[in-house]
Amino acid sequence: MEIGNTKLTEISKPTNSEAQISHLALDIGGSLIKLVYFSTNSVDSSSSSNESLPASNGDRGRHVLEGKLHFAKFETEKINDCIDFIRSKQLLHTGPQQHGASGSAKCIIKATGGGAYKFPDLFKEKLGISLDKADEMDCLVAGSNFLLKAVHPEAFTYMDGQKEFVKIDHDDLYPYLLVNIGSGVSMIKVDGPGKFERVSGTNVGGGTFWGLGKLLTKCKNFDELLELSHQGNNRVIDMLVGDIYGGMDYTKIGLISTAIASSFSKVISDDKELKDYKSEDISRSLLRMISNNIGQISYLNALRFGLKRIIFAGFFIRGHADTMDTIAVAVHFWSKGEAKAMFLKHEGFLGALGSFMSYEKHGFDDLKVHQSVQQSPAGDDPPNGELNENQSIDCSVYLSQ
Ligand SMILES: Nc1ncnc2c1ncn2[C@@H]1O[C@H](COP(=O)(O)OP(=O)(O)OP(=O)(O)O)[C@@H](O)[C@H]1O
Ligand SMILES: CC(C)(CO)[C@@H](O)C(=O)NCCC(=O)O
Repeated sequence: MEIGNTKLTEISKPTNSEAQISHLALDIGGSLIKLVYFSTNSVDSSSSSNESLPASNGDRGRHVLEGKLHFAKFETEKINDCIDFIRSKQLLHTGPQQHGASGSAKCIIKATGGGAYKFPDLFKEKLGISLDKADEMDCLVAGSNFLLKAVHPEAFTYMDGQKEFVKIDHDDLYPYLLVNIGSGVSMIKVDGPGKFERVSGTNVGGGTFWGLGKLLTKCKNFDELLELSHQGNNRVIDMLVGDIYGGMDYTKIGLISTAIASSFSKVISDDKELKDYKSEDISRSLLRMISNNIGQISYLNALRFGLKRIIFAGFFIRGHADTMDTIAVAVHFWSKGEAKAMFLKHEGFLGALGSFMSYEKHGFDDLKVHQSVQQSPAGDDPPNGELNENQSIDCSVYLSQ
């Protein structure tokens, strides 16, 4: 299936059996830098010589590259690690170059996110590359549409600890609400390929969870904070409906006794200091507060536009059970089961994928990407049951002659 048209210059043929790496694209966010790049082992002169590819009529006579899309991420504050990675992987050696120019031509890399505006000089100075800016919202939507249409298994629902992959009917994809939870949160109504509107957002997002968590606990990194929340008990910190109603439900307005009436409010009446609270409990309360709030605002925006499907993405989620559960429950509760929360395996790479696909608009030769994609290895999750968002994607890139 053809998802996007990408224009890049042709890639030089591999001189040995090593994977050729090319087509690097970046998403430089407020918290994390995301990279997507393509690697291939084989460069054929035409699709007719590559029997493993679907030979539709339109594909005849085109160069075909079979390979993988790879994913990597770095903390934005450690941008030099990212630069070293690009250098060490030689990600620029076979990258796109200016049309018609020689090998010494300017190297241009597609980049989205605020860092494409903030760091162009650093990339120029350290790697000699120019960043070609792609709009962040365009990229998020392109990446989301690509994943939803071309990759399976990718989208899933999460309820009562159960993950259920969903195969999306291409004719029934739009409209949907895309909620990207990065440092901040963007809510985008998607009506079709390239047809969308950013309808809302909130500054209470993933950066808020990590920022407050860092202040209130001794955690040194995000994953540690997230992991701690697993072992925590939010009832120590949060005021529940039952705390207010003497252990009873408030049935008339649909609130059970264990529902959170007010996040963090129990600490007001406790005669305790911060050091007396366990980091685990603080982390759990914080995670639930942020996730619940985002779930609720998302539902309200879905309601505004009559959208039944809400896709949650961004690296705040991290395939984390409590996060997904809280968001899914919030959407289910507020919509009375009418709206559905869905999550994505490659949740944090939408912008970078969109950036990768945006080469078509500013490219040179007519290179088309046919993302006839499977997971690698074939759809299996890692044995520990964790979702591996870094999993590479097999795909085929077609270059017009
Ligand atoms: N290793 C990590 N370090 C820091 N934050 C992390 C890490 N892993 C996950 N996160 C979470 O992911 C969030 C960033 O997500 P994402 O990369 O999607 O957004 P971003 O592009 O950096 O932000 P924005 O789009 O707002 O500029 C962080 O705010 C934090 O909640
Ligand atoms: C500013 C961006 C778009 C940068 O990615 C993101 O952090 C965001 O959507 N923040 C929320 C801003 C708001 O709508 O209040």
